[in-house]
Amino acid sequence: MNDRHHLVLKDVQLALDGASLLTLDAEVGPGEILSVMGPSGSGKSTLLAFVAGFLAPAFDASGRVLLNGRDITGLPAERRGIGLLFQDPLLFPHLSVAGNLRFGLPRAARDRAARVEAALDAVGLAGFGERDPTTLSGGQQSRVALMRLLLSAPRAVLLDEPFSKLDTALRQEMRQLVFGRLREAGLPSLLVTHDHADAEAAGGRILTLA
Ligand SMILES: Nc1ncnc2c1ncn2[C@@H]1O[C@H](COP(=O)(O)OP(=O)(O)OP(=O)(O)O)[C@@H](O)[C@H]1O
Repeated sequence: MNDRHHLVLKDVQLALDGASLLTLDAEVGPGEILSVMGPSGSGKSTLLAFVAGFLAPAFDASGRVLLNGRDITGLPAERRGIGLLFQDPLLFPHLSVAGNLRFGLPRAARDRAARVEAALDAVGLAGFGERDPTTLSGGQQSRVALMRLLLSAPRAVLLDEPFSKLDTALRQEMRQLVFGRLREAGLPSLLVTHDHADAEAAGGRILTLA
């Protein structure tokens, strides 16, 4: 998991009903987390949707998304190699915890069972594999969502208010865990947040949308 990935947003312009929403250029290096901040409606989630490849048709977009030098702007979302982490862990309720983690793993991956076990162990959830995810606490579900994301071996990660549903103590803990893992995996990440403490823990580089 020590690849070094690099995300570039070049001349990105997003508009809605003929009115410009945002214009930006950005570079995010391996293991770097760029916080995206700005008032409600400034386009933070829209920017993530553009980068991920699921921008709503109401928007006009121009500009390029380059991942490791490759222009992925025209690719469908599932072929971009971009992982997502949202406020809600979005675990599949019809799959076990282990089933959710297996879903992250590429089909051709070797040692699937061992990797799922190791992922559970890495976040203090050894023995939880057969549990129904809806019986886990919010923090435990967030950990499973993080490991599912990492097992899918993304080349970049987008986070949209990933900690906003957690209480203060857990938030602190999840920040350390999530940011630590993203850095360790060398993943460039965009973090949408309203919380300056998130941005600070993420390394302090902030892109402010007006
Ligand atoms: N699917 C859509 N169709 C049309 N307009 C949309 C759509 N999604 C968002 N918008 C509009 O685009 C603008 C930017 O919305 P966006 O959700 O990106 O803002 P945000 O900065 O993420 O806000 P918040 O902090 O409240 O989540 C807003 O004016 C919003 O109403």
